[in-house]
Amino acid sequence: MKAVTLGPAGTYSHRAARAVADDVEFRESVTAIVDAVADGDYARGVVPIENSIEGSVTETLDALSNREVAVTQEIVTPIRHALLAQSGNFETVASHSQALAQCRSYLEAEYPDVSLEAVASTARGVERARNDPTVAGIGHPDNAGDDLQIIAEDIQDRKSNATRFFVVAPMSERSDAGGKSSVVVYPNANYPGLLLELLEAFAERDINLSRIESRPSGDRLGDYLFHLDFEAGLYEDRAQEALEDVEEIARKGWVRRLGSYDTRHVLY
Ligand SMILES: O=C(O)C(=O)Cc1ccccc1
Repeated sequence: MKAVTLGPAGTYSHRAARAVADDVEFRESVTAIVDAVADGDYARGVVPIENSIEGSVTETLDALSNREVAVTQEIVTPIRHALLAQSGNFETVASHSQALAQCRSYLEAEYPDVSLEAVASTARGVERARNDPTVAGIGHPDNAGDDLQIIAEDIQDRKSNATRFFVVAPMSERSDAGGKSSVVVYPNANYPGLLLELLEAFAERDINLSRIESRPSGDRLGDYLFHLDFEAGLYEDRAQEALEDVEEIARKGWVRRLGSYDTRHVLY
């Protein structure tokens, strides 16, 4: 099976993607990955959705509400960052914005004078370090190869650092089977208690919500859509009933069922 994920080779997304496909190709943004799967160019895409330190990857949330794709699996993996450079003498640290944020306190304490450079991925930052002696990258230590030194390991601000990835597929692959489900709701309405009603649809049926995120609709200030993850499969009566209520609440807007899926833990 052919999968597409964030490149170049060596990203954390690549490590997660190897768990679902033998043949992995790359794009330089989450939006481009979701577009490639929605357009039918790949059977699977692997995108980061949230991190235990930094929270949601908003580009992923927005791509999932803008294009029609199914979520067929979630992958949870620990993230342990290393600082990689040609020598200890560098002026710039280049990495993915999430990695820079996950190591913010470490960088401020140890390298208060370096400048930070956000690039498309951790592997792109490591490549910058490989080509420029004044640049260090933050990424998985396996990226060091023969030409870079591992200056420091485990530099994330909390020892426990995990990222959750979604495996996305063309809409025809959407499944109702799985222990968790994700939906995006655009109520296109705004009145006191709207969100409470949405939450009650799940609470009344004893369905545990595992995440709720609001994102601006982009149409006008104060207008939101909601990303909901819950611990039930769409095949279950209680989930179908909850979503019927949600669809009624969002009758002026829309509800997108991304699908049901199970969790896979990938260690490396
Ligand atoms: O840039 C990468 O390696 C990615 O896959 C995105 C990312 C960045 C930081 C933590 C987890 C995933």
